[in-house]
Amino acid sequence: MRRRELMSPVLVAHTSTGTAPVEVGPALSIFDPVHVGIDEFGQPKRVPLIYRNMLIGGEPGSGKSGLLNAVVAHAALSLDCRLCLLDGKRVELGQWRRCADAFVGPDIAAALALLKRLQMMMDRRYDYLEDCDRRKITPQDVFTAYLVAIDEIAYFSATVGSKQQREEFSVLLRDLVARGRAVGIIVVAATQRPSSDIIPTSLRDLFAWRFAGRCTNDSSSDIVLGHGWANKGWSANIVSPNNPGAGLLIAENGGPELVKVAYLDDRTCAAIAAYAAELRATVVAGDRPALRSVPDAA
Ligand SMILES: Nc1ncnc2c1ncn2[C@@H]1O[C@H](COP(=O)(O)OP(=O)(O)OP(=O)(O)O)[C@@H](O)[C@H]1O
Repeated sequence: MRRRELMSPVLVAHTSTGTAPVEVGPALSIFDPVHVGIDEFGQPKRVPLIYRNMLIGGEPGSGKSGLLNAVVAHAALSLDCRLCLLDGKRVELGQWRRCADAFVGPDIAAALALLKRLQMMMDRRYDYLEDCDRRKITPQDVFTAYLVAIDEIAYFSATVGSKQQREEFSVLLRDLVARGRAVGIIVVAATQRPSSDIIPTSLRDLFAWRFAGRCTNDSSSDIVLGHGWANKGWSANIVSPNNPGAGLLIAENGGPELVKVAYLDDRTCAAIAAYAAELRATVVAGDRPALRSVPDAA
């Protein structure tokens, strides 16, 4: 498959089976910045997610799943990205199931098995990069990126299973967040309150990009955005409870910005997911034989 030029209208797939190129329709790339919404001046807000991880926090109903769905929609339409989705509630990310390589519901054993496989793949990718004297994957690589999207980390890290399983989940996730970026593994995870009893601070502090939807107080906002922002006047407590999807985003400029997340309602998500699944069936399936020659595709 030839990778799409940014904003090119039609993706032309050259499958590795040697068949004629197929026109499959517009698509995106995970190397494109992801449209997350608008800033306070009404300008589009796009953030690069490749080589990054994002933590999404905020009180119940603040719009965390809305942002997660916007990110997953971009990744689903990016044929250079595969999806691994973990959703204890099953319905927040469930619409993307047909586009995903793996979908884990309320099952900690399945979540651990998936994270272990991703960890193994990450290690093999590093072996490969080391052999090639390179430090990270590029758009031209045979590797596809992976988006690991988790709706409510707390479900796996603090609620279900045994203490040992919950700790193992946090340890595996921390390793993916710490080492996965250079080999194209992007973790985007949502939780209502990422305090230390929910996820270890050593894991929380590794997320560079942060979004805080409305928080009940300054200290909750600081827990999501990082200590000290509320004292500098940046608290997601100022967001109105009647304004879901609004919140403070820390991305490439290093400081918080007020944004309103682009909301995809259920019908829109379903339509995008159906289109993305069709694109993937046409192109990704055709490309799979080529992927077997790279070290992680076993
Ligand atoms: N960006 C947005 N623009 C407009 N409305 C939104 C937006 N995001 C969310 N909403 C509205 O708020 C509701 C709750 O949003 P969402 O489910 O994303 O919250 P949440 O923070 O994930 O909640 P929970 O913690 O309970 O899962 C949605 O059903 C929708 O009606």
